[in-house]
Amino acid sequence: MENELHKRDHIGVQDFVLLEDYTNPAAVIENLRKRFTENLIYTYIGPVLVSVNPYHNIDIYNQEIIETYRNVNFYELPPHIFAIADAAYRSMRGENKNQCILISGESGAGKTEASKKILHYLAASSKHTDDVERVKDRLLQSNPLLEAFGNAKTNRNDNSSRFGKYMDVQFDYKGAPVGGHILNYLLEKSRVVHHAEGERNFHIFYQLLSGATPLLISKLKLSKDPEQYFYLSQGKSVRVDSLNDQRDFQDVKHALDVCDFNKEEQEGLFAIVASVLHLGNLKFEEDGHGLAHITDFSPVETLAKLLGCQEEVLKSALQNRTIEAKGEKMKSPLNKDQALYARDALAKGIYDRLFTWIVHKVNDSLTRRRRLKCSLMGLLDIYGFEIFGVNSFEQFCINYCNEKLQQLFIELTLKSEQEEYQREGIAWEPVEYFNNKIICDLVEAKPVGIITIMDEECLRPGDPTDQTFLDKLSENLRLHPHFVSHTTATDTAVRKSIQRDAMSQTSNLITKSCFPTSELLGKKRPETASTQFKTSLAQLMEILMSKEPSYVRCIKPNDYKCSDMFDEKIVYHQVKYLGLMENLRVRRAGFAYRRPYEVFLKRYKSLCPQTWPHYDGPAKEGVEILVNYLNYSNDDYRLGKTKLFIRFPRVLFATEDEFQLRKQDLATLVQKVYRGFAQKKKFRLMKSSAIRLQSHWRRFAAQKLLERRKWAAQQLRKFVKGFMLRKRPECEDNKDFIKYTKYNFLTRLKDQVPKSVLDKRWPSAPELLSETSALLKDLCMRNLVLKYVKGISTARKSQMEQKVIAESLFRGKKESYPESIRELFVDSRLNEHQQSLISSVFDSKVKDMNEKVKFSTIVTKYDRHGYKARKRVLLMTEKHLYLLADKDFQLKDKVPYQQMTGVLTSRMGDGLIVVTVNTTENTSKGDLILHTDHTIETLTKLAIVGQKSDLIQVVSEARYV
Ligand SMILES: Nc1ncnc2c1ncn2[C@@H]1O[C@H](COP(=O)(O)OP(=O)(O)OP(=O)(O)O)[C@@H](O)[C@H]1O
Repeated sequence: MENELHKRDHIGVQDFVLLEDYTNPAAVIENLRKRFTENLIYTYIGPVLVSVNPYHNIDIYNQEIIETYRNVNFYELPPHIFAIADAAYRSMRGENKNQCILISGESGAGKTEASKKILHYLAASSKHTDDVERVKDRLLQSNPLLEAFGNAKTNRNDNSSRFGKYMDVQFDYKGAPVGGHILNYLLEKSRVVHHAEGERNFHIFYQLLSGATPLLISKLKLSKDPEQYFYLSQGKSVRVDSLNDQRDFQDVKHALDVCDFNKEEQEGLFAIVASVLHLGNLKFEEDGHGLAHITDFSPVETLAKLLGCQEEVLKSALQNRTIEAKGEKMKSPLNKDQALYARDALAKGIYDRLFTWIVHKVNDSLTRRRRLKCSLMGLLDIYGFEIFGVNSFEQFCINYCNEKLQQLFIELTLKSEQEEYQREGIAWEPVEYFNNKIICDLVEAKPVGIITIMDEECLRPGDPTDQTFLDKLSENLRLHPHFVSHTTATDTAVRKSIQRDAMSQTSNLITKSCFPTSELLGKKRPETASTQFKTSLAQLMEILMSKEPSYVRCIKPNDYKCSDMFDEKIVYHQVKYLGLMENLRVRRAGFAYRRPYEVFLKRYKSLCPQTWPHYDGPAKEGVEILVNYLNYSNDDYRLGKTKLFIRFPRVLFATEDEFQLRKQDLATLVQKVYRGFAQKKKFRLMKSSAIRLQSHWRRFAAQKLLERRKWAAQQLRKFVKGFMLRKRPECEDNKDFIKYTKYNFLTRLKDQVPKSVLDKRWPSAPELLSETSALLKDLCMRNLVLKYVKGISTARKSQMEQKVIAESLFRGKKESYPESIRELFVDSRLNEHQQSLISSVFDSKVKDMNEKVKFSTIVTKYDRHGYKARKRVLLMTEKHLYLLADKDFQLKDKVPYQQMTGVLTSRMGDGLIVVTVNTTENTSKGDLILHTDHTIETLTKLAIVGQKSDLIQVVSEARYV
């Protein structure tokens, strides 16, 4: 512990806040009173955040306030619980130190509320992802769940925690919560069977009766009225104005779902809660021999069903005690008092283990998926000091726990502070304070502490009683200056007997796992409750010592939960025993700030030209130069062996302010230098890239050119050589000349080779190469034609195909042919309006017949005598030629192509067409005499669509007529 203390340097700038406002205890109380009346519930006293319970809602916890406190230096804003949470969170992330926040105070002072606010702050400050939200939900939902089973209404607090809780929240390296773990301490299980007037049992009992569905109530064989149950009605205050049991039950159900309790587990859990209520209603009467008998067996029957155990076994266990002597089991009947004690012991045992089981389940749901290294933030919310008219074993443990925490606080603040001055060689007048170590020793010392004596008394053979225990205490501790009270011993044998006999064979899945057979049959004596508690407290102290602590001290302004009453006497008492005054005195007499020389120099060296940017000598020397340069007076500071001590906050604030200003100058300078550097670097990079690109490109282009030239020359050589050898072997004599001539021609050809089909260039070839030239020209033209054809679009291709057909039919035969060449052939000569009307009137009929209109135009139809002329719309499909009326598009004629026997037109430029039709099949009205302005087009379409090119003839007028 000592070593740990030396390593700590937890006192930072924040320690200064408001220290100078307090001169004596009266000033502290006055200040707290003044702030309380102004609704300012938080104050700093040294490093401690003091919170005075306002007992009414104040709007100081909303999202806006969370944002205000996020990432802001501690001393820059008014005191707040979020400031403590933020400082701890930032220290955890920035300095990579695990943290813990210790919240203490009397029952009802506001500890649980404070710990919830901290949890909300941590949840709201970290980033949002699905995984993180899942963890946050579970962390937050663990509160209503554990409060339902572990909190109760007491006379001091309507929602008093009746168990101790230490929660570790685990954060990943990005500062997001990724898991958690809860340690629970000693539940006040005596409350299950007894509570004082004005108080209640644990909330869950009332919530279940009030909020469960009628189906669940009848399944658990319960009645909705709490007054019906002995364990719930003793305090005569089953309803509490500030609580809404019905709504809270829904919250509990939601929390169970969020924390992964499945349906079966939830059913088992409520069955146990109900079974405790039924157990409490068991009554006993004594027979003539003083032996206990159950008066009404119906609750036993229900109990056996709910717990899943045999009714007979349960009955026997409730009325007898099993004793093991020399390996043999013997039953000894109980008297009425013993039977009632056994009943209550069973109820307490079941509930206590149920609570621990719930904590384990919550922990399972908070377990991280990935086991990466994480930082921890611990929150300790433990029951506060309490003294009742009659105090039980639980009050003893609760107060012992608080003494231990006070001891830790003293060790970490007062003692360590004074020891540090001595260690550093700073002249120092020690400040007196009450060290409660003597109280802790009275409870836990060996071999003569209260716990050791209690253990001996509980575990020794024979019949320990309250009196024998009290005698032992007085005998051993009589002379101790703080020994004033005593506790009662319990009848362990009866308690153990009923738990072993009744619970070893249950089938309820929760009791089955809470009372493992191995434990109940085990021969080894388990540790007593007090030793277990002592051990768990020692472990807790170790956990807290390994972390950087922050302190929140909660104060109750009055005993009546009243929002406008500040009872100075009560507050003074709390300020005193919480050690706040001593803390203040030590702080005021001592130095508000201390830092190792290296750390101080590193932070503030920029404020002095001699230490900036580096000081090469020892850090202490550098700091001396620095404080002289900053004009610190002799009273302002002391130089210790390894640290600088500054007495007054204002001195450091001034230095810090100067540093903040300097930081801005330095930031501008750094920015300037950096920008210049970055630009130069960018420019250099761009330049070298451009040069590299250029050279690459040049090399590439040159290589390609060379390769191309080489290839051309090679091809030429090959061609010429092959050709010459094949064609003109007789020219061997004049080889060089021939070679030159060929080379010359081919070189010219290379430069003049035609680029398109219309390009008529071709160099004249020498006699020697005339044949070659013709071959090459042909080859070249073919290539160009091929290229041209490939480049033709589908539409143009179809146009040309039609023109080719038209040419074959009419070129040189019909006068109007040359004119038709200039015009493009189209699919319809109708305007858009006509086309759309045709679509609506006629198209569907054509479609029904699986035909598609390929060509449409307007024609004039003459009767066979040539007198009557009518405008018609002519349509061509794959199978028929249709004639429609031009106004309403009614069908006038329909000629299948296969019935056409001839299609005639004259050589002249007229637009007459005669279609002869075989009418034997009676589908059409006979031959057609038509006139059109687009004769060539219409006939060409007929040739293509109707595949009737063989029928089309251009005839002389005589034939025509
Ligand atoms: N910051 C707050 N603002 C408003 N009311 C508060 C605040 N803190 C506490 N209270 C009120 O005081 C009551 C008691 O607070 P809380 O349960 O936190 O006390 P506690 O110190 O945890 O007590 P115990 O030790 O009995 O569990 C709360 O139910 C609430 O009504």
